[in-house]
Amino acid sequence: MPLVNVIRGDRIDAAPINVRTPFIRIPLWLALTWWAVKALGRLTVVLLQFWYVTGPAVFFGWLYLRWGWAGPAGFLAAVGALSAGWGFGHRPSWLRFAWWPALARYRRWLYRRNWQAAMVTARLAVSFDHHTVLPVLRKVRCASGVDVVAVRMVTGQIPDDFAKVAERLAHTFGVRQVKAVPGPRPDVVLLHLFRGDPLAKLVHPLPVPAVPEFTALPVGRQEDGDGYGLRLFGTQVLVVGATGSGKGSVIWSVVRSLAAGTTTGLVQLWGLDPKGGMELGIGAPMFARFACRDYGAMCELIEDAAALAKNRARNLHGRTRQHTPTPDEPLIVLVIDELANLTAYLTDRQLKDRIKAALSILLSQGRAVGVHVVAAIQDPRKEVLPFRDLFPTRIGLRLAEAAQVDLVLGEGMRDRGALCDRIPQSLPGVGFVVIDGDPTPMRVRFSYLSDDEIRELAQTYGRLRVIDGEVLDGVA
Ligand SMILES: Nc1ncnc2c1ncn2[C@@H]1O[C@H](COP(=O)(O)OP(=O)(O)OP(=O)(O)O)[C@@H](O)[C@H]1O
Repeated sequence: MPLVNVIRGDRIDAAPINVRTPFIRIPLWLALTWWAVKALGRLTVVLLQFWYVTGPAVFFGWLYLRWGWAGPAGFLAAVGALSAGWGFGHRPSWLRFAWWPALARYRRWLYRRNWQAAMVTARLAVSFDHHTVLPVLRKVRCASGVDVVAVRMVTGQIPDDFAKVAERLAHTFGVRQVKAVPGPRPDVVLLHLFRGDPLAKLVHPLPVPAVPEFTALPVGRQEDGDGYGLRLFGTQVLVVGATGSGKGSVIWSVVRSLAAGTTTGLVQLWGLDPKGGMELGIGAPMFARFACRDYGAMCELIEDAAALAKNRARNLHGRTRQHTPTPDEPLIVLVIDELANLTAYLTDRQLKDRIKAALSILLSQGRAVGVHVVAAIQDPRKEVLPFRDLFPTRIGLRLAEAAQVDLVLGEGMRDRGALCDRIPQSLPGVGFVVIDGDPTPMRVRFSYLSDDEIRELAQTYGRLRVIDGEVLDGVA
């Protein structure tokens, strides 16, 4: 017998009351019945869960048993005819309630098939506690040319993680482009998968609004096929693009959308075209003030606008935070075709410094008091873009290099989908609009005005008064 016993584990002390659990003998028929009921219950749950398969299967089975093959075939023919009638009769409601939901269900199934592989290869699958955790594919919504996939992110992920691998996802799912946008809840990201390209076709000049809507000027079409409204109130607009990228079309789309306002006196356009009038020259009568050759006149024009902005700011101080345009105090829009000519390439140092000083005042103080700038620039290098941060709205058209995109539009914008360097030469006028505070760039095609259309616009709405400092009285 050992001297000392060593036993590991907790000691269970004797309880004051001891209960012996009763032993029930179940007959075999009862056990079998119980298993059968359980199996039936599970089957019912599965049948209900996959109702979209079982429901039609039962229905078609019943039709077949009742009428033979004529039953299901007749039913399908009737549904087809009804759907075609509905589609031709009222297309919007047919698309909304029949076609898009049916397509969304099919696409969801399609995406689910590749989902795991897509998430793992894009490194969006997370390893945690010896498990692989995938983002969850929630809903799919279809619209013209785009599928919007709602994805519940894994804890710790952010929409930018998806934005960074957007290109990879686009190849995996076989779509043109993927854009990741924060969803309605913090844990949801919306992946926009673009299939067709509604911007492939030229956008013709849009109707001129009788009263300009300064918060949404109709200037082109956006990537989902809807019209795009550019906000001018409270902002300054910078357009950057390589030569031939369509900067002119942005400028003329904006001018056209404001044209009726110039006639009623609600808007005054001031034009600066340092390239000698090459771009703005044909529509010069649209501008209340216009300068294209004399740099001194251009400087004066900018200084006048800056002085006006300062004046208005002083008068409006304490009264309102946003100026409302009236014929007495119209909205002034300075349209500058090649900003770098004034801020970087000008050899007269004194003039350049004056222009830079006035521009800084104008850009920082003008937007709240109705003095706006729409400036185009071709060279996106930092040294010619000292004012970038003073433009809350930036439009990037085709650019030569990927590195230029963030330089022009802001940090991280290329990852978020602003692929300006991928815009083909065959798509002039296509660009990405970025607005300060909005993390998602919007792909837009601006309307194109031919020279004749610009001339016609100028003839209809033009009111030129001052050109290069010289006062020309009367209507053009
Ligand atoms: N929105 C548009 N839609 C279709 N084609 C366009 C559009 N904008 C421009 N184009 C075509 O591209 C050509 C070049 O456009 P535009 O002169 O406006 O470019 P840009 O960027 O101003 O070039 P540059 O810096 O050389 O003046 C135009 O002649 C026209 O044929």
